This record gives sequence, structure tokens and C-alpha cells, in this order.
Amino acid sequence: MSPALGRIPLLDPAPAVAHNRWRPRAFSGEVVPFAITAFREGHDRIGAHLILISPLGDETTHVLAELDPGSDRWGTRIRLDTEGEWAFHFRGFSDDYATWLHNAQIKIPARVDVDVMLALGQQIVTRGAKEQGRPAVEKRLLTTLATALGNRSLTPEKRLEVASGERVRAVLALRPIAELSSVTGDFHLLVERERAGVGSWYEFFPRSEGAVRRADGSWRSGTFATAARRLPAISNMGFDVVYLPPIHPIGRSFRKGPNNTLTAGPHDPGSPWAIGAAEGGHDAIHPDLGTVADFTAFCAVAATHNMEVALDLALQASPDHPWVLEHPEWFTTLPDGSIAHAENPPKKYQDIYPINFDNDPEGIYAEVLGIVRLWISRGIHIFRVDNPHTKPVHFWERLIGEVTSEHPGVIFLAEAFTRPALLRTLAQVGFQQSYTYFTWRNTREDLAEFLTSVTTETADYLRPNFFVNTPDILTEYLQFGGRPAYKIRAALAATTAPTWGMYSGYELIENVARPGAEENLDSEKYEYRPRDYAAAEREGRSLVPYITRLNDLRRTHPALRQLRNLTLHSSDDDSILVYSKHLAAEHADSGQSDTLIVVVNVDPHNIAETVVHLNLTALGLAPGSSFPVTDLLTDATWMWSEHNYVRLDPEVEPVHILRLDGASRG
Ligand SMILES: O=P(O)(O)O[C@H]1O[C@H](CO)[C@@H](O[C@H]2O[C@H](CO)[C@@H](O)[C@H](O)[C@H]2O)[C@H](O)[C@H]1O
Repeated sequence: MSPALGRIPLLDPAPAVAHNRWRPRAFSGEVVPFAITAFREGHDRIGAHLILISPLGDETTHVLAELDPGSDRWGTRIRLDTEGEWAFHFRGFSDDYATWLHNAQIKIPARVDVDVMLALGQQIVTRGAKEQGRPAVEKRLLTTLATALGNRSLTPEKRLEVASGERVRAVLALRPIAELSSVTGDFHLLVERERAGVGSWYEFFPRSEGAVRRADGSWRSGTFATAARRLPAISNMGFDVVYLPPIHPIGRSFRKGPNNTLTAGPHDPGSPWAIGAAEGGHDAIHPDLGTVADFTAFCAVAATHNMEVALDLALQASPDHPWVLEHPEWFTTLPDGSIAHAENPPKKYQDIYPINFDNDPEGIYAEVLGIVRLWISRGIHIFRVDNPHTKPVHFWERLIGEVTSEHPGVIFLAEAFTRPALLRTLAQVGFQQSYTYFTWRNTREDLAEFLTSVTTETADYLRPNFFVNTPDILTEYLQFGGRPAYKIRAALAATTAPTWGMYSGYELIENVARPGAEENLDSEKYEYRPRDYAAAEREGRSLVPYITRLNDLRRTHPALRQLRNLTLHSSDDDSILVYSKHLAAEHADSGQSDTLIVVVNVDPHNIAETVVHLNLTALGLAPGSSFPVTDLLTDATWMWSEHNYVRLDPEVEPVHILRLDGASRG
């Protein structure tokens, strides 16, 4: 049974997750919308407040405004900086003064009940002035107002004017005169560190960096030391997180060969996700890459370049993993004594065994917890979790809960390419970030629907990480869209989500797929792949300058580091997607608002020429405004207003990223 309604009904508080089954979450610096549905019978005025208690115990009261006239939905947006658990509740109240003022402003000019209305106002204000707990300065203000309302030497209009003053309204907004009120129960919200929600990720295989092919066809693997030489370039592109596929020993049994073939040659290194060999399992480092000390040194170089290292957590085992011998009960043995390989239909992973989490839940949990703690002790605070959706959800709830209660800054990214309910529940139970369907949303219509969903519907718990490609995902859009497609997808990811990522090779427009597959031909998953980034840049083939510019804009424009501030606008052409990211002045460190309008031609093959229509209110502008804009990719400037002509040639620039430079009433 729900608790009885209070005198002022208060319903559907937000943020909330699954009817308060889990805590909503935000990241430090995030601007969070709070809202409640509040109303009362009849026509009298009400008001609503949000009461916030920070993790440090500081309590603040925030006045809510009705979000749309007549909607009964009241809200505000608050920027939350302090990490930790916040508490909040809502208060709804009869706004006796506002009700009186509203009636008085109708009746007094119409000469109806003039004396009664003024006496009523005097009565309400006098009551307010006597309220316990009201500061003395407010009491004086209200007493003065009561005297003015009863002052017959002033005209009724003059007395009404005094009563409508800004100062009185401001005082009564925060401490209303209210005979009736209701308060909700307490709700909680967890604010995690900024990187849980904001960052630019770069994935690369350390074994490829510095790998050398010998004359006999064998390879000298790249090492942590050679891979570290790549870190300055990654940092110069503006990335914050370097994500490494598994760095553990790789199994030899059923090792895969080039292009996902089932037989490996003597020089094939195998897939890094086939974890475990005689040299060790998830706690060990592949000897070709180096030692624990070499790994630590690699992380130290990353740190000097202001980047964190993220490791893969792939809970599976090659047939050569020590677990297979030591804990055969952790796997499902078939009647013929064999163990079935892993799958993520339709993909088959013949080189690994899946763990059966139901066989020894406590033993497996203890082992995984130990592994995570070990890597944390080696300096890792971000884990990209491989296929979390093939493991029990309550396992993750327990693991992430325990790890983050010991180490609140640890971040888990769910590689949950799965059904929506499972993907969302993984985020609800604690994953700080999630991969999404972004890579497969390419048309204007699909993108609009998808972006609306991730920035509103799921934003109380799911922080999307918009990877533009991965070693497993080279979409048809990228395969056939050429350089424009790569620019479009990078610009979309970098300007819609506060966290985005790319897998190396993207900047070189590596777009040739293995026939019949959605992944690169000669995939790095099964081979060494050293790349000549410098030559590509010299020859003008590289997207590094473009990517660097995108990350640079993300750094200098705080609006791009927010999730829930995206507004879609419209255009007359189906290929043109228009959106804006707006950060109000009160939420910006600089004290100045930050507004970007992004116009994307999502068709990489054709020029689009059309008119775009902006919702000026969402941009914080008055109707009829015109304003200068600067394209931050080309430095072009224009005067814009509600309706604007655009022409985007994908071969030249498929995207405008426009900074709103200031507005004047048109
Ligand atoms: O199943 P997903 O598409 O989400 O992909 C992730 O998990 C896969 C299994 O770990 C992993 O696949 C790669 O490693 C396998 C094991 O070595 C190998 O059999 C596959 O051929 C190879 O693609 C994939 O990379 C990872 O992102």
C-alpha cells in the first residue's frame, strides 16, 4: 500500500530509478533535473520546494517552478559537484499569498470587494510576519507591508503595487505563507567522480605498438615500453582514458588465426580475450608485454599525460587457463566430458570457455573480487567489462557494490550490446557507463529517437559511452561512407555524449571489412598491426587534426560535458540533424552561459541544402532574437535567427559546430 496522500499531493519524484528500486546517479559537475508532480483541488495557488542535503550535511532549499503552464509538474536543475550520497525530498504547500495576490490583481482594478481584499491581504501578511522561525528582517518587511495594505491614505492601486514588489515575492518564494503543506519521504542520489560521466576514450592494443616482423615471418611483439611511446600522441589528440584489451597470457589451445579462422599459424598471437595459459590467468601479464613493473611504468607515463588506463575485465577462460585445472567445477562439462566453448550468438568463441556462475557462486565471486582488487592495487580504477550480459546480473550488483564501497572512484563500463531491458538493468545495478546502440543509429530519425532516449529516459542511471568503432564493430556506414562518414560519426559522438571513444585505426579511416563481417579485414584481434600514423598525417590521410579539434572543443565548452542538456531542433531535409547543447550561466564555472548548435548532414554521400528551424527558448533566447554564430570547425561566422539556411557538403565539411556568440532582440 502506498502511503496516504498528503494535503498537497506530491507524486512521481525525479530523479528516480525503477520506482526507487535503485539509487539514481549523477557525476560530479552534472546538472541534474529535479521534478515532482504537485497540485491541489480547486484553483488556489500552490508552490513546491526541493530540499537537498549534500554528502557533507549542508541543507539547501530550492524553489521549483511549474515546468509548463498547467502541467502540475514542478522542477529545477541543480549542478551537483560534491561526490558522495546526497539526500533530497520535496515539499508542496498552499501559496496563500500568491492566491491572494492573484485574486486581488483581478478584483481591485475591477473595483470588486476592494476593502475585503485589502483586509484579507493584511491578515495573511500579518500571519506571515508572526511565523516562528522567520528571520527578523523578513518579519520587518512583512510588518511594513501589512501596515501599507491597511494605510487608507494610499490608493488601493498603490497598496496593491507595494504588495506586488519584487522583494516581497523573493522572500515569500523561499519562505512562503502556507497554511497547508505536505512533504515527501527522503530520496537518495549518488554523485560519482566526473570521469564516471565525462571523458574521451582511446582503445589500442599495446602489442601492436612497436611490433616488428622478422624476416622469417615471426614477430617481435610490442611491449608496454614501446606502447608507452604512443601515449603522448594519444594525449595530444585530447583523450583522457586509454583502454587496453586484455593484457594477460593468451591460450594456445584452439587459438584463432587471422580473420577469425580456427587454426592459428606458429606466429599468430591469438585473441587477447582468450585469457589464460601456463604463464597465468587474469592476475598475470602476458610475458611478451613485460612485467608488472613495466605495466606500472606504462600507467605512470599515461598519468604524466593526464590519462588514466582502463583494463578489460573479461570473465572467461582459454582451455589453458589455470582455472580449468584448478576449478573444473566453474565450467559446464558436457556428458562426453568436454566443455562447450563460449558464444554470443551468432558469434562463436571457440577459443574460450564460459564460466558457469551458478556452479560455485561464492568461489567464483571471491576469485573475481580478488582479481579486481589486485588490479586496483596496481593502480587501475577503470574496468571495461566484456560481455557483462552473459553473466548473472546480481553478480554485478554485488561486485560493483562491494568494490565501489571500498574504492568509490572505481568505474565499470558495461560492454552490454544486448536487449534493452538487460542493458538498462546492468546500468541500474551499478555500472557507471555503458556502451549503447549508438554505432547502429545513423539516420536522422533513428538518431533523434535514440538521443532523446539516452538524454532523458535513462539519464538518471545510464551514462552512455559513444564508441564510434571497436575491434568488433565496423558498421556499413563506416565501410561505405568514406572520410565524411568518419568525420560525421566522430562529431556526433563527441558533441552529443559527455563520454565518447574510438578504437585506434579510426583516425586512419581503416574501413575495409572482412567479407560478411562487421569488423576490419585482418583484424588486430588476431594479428599484430603496427601503424604508420606519422606518414598518414604527412600525406593528409589522417583525421588526427579533426579529432584533436573535437576533443579541444569538449574541453573548452562545458555544455559538451553534460548529458541532459540536449535539445533537438528541426530542418526541412531528412538528412540534416540539428541539436543544441546549452549550459545556463548559473551552472557554468565562468558564470557565462555556453551554447552550441550542431548541424549534421548524416548522409555522407550527398550535399544537403536546406533551412533549419531553432527552438529559441531552449537556447535561452527570446522569441525573435537574432545572434551571431561562429563555426568552431571552420571559423566562418553568420548572423542566425529562428530560421536559417544551411548547405553542408560532406566532402568539404559535413558538420557545423556553431557557437552562439551573443544575442540581440530582432
Ligand atoms: O561478444 P562481443 O561481441 O560483445 O565481443 C566481446 O567479447 C568477445 C569474447 O570475449 C571478444 O571476442 C574476441 O575474443 C574471443 C575470445 O578470444 C574470440 O573468439 C573472438 O573471435 C574475438 O572477436 C570481443 O572482441 C569482445 O569485444
